[in-house]
Amino acid sequence: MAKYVLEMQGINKSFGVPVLKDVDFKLKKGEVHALIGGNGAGKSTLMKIMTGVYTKDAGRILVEGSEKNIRNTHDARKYGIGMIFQELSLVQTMTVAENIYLGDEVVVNGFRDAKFMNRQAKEVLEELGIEVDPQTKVDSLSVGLSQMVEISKAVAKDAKILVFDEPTASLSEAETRQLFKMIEELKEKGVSIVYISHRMSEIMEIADSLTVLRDGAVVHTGAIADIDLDGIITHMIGGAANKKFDWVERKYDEKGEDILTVEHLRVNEKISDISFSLKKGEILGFAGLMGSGRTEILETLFGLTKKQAGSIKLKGKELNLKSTKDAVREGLALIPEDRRKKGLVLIHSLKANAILPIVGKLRTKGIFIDEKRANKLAEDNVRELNVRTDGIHKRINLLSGGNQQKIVIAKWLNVHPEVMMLDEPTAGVDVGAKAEIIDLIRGFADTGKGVLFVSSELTELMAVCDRIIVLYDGKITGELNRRDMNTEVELQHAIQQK
Ligand SMILES: Nc1ncnc2c1ncn2[C@@H]1O[C@H](COP(=O)(O)OP(=O)(O)OP(=O)(O)O)[C@@H](O)[C@H]1O
Repeated sequence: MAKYVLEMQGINKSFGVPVLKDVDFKLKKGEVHALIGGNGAGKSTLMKIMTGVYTKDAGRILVEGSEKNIRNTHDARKYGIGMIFQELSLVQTMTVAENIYLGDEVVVNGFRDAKFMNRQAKEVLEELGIEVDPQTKVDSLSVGLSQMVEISKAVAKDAKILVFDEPTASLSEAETRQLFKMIEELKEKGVSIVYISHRMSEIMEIADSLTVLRDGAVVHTGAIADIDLDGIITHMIGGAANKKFDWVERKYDEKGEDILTVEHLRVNEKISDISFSLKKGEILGFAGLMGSGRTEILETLFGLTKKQAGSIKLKGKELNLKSTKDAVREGLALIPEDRRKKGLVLIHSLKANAILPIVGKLRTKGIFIDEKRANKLAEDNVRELNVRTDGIHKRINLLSGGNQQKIVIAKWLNVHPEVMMLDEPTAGVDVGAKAEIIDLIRGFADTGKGVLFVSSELTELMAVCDRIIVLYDGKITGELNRRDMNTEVELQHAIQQK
């Protein structure tokens, strides 16, 4: 038997500029192999070559010791290689079983054998410890369960190698635990897993080995047991300064004026009475589990959802937002959780996205905009946020995930809002860039503006916020001053209501 279930040798890929340079990658049977690196390092590209989405310019791919030609995703599937995408590919209106067997339905006498498929699907789901009725429609499942169905689908198709790209980005803590249990079960079945994530704690917990990419080249590969967190980060960012995000006490007038006052806000039945205020220059965090109401509150403050009752005042002025346009005009900005759906126009260039909310201000005559100013602005954004791109005219969906997120943030910084709301702003962003984003947020608040910050990463909340409000099931259940907190554990307890 071959030593490796899959081997990639000397892989090269260029999109005009070289993105992968002589990359070697070796995967053993039944291991979880973490693939890590900064934004734009080439992780997704390497995996897209492995799964047949892209073709390589040069190099060899061996599956169980023999060279294979993977020209498309069909070829990859034939060799048992599958990818679980961040944007799941399930058909929402179909049942779990129908999704699992989509494309290779069991047909008897010209009819789809639903009974048989349900039975088979049940077996696969049970084997992986997933509690869901195969006849449930997918649109009624949580993100976590949908992802598990997606994985079952791959397993039912006999995947021997599965690639997970940031699988926990939109999962709750409990769902993440479930996913990890499932990964253990997959390992026992002999499935090999490539695991891409920026969450180092997860990697230390779940991976057996790792490969670190930097600027398209492998800079380290080996067992997890032989390296610690600092070692990984050093490989990732090379000689660059290792920016940590320690909390620094910020100066703002805690007894000063409110920039935003929210009283008895009612969003829906569950989130029915929210009151809080934000001071000028303050960074206020919202902590809570998925479903605690964090995102809904921000969306209501941004006019995406109409409030049912209560009052929202910005600098003393009562706001009655009818749309997000109203919100932007009044001085509010929201960096949404799901950047691909809500934050960017994917077919447009980096520059067009960066200037989008201020196009009006850049107009010179009629429909013409001041191209010089627009270019300068986009170029400044690229420099200040350290965006990895070969130019401001590149189409935004060709940028790596983390770099897309930086542009979403830049776009709203360009508006100079009074209050900036950020919902999981650093999901998918590498450690170096996280520190840069946190610095930018601090700098923004330092100018006397306000920030509302939602994150599931407690380390991050602890690093950036002056004060943290805890939400549970649509209600404010606590308020913590960062100054009085010593460890993340205190926040964790408050969130879990223990
Ligand atoms: N289809 C494409 N056309 C042009 N350039 C591309 C294309 N796909 C990827 N790139 C470029 O290749 C580089 C590597 O991107 P890739 O998505 O592999 O990075 P990554 O390591 O997955 O980053 P992240 O962690 O931010 O998702 C980036 O500079 C990106 O802009």
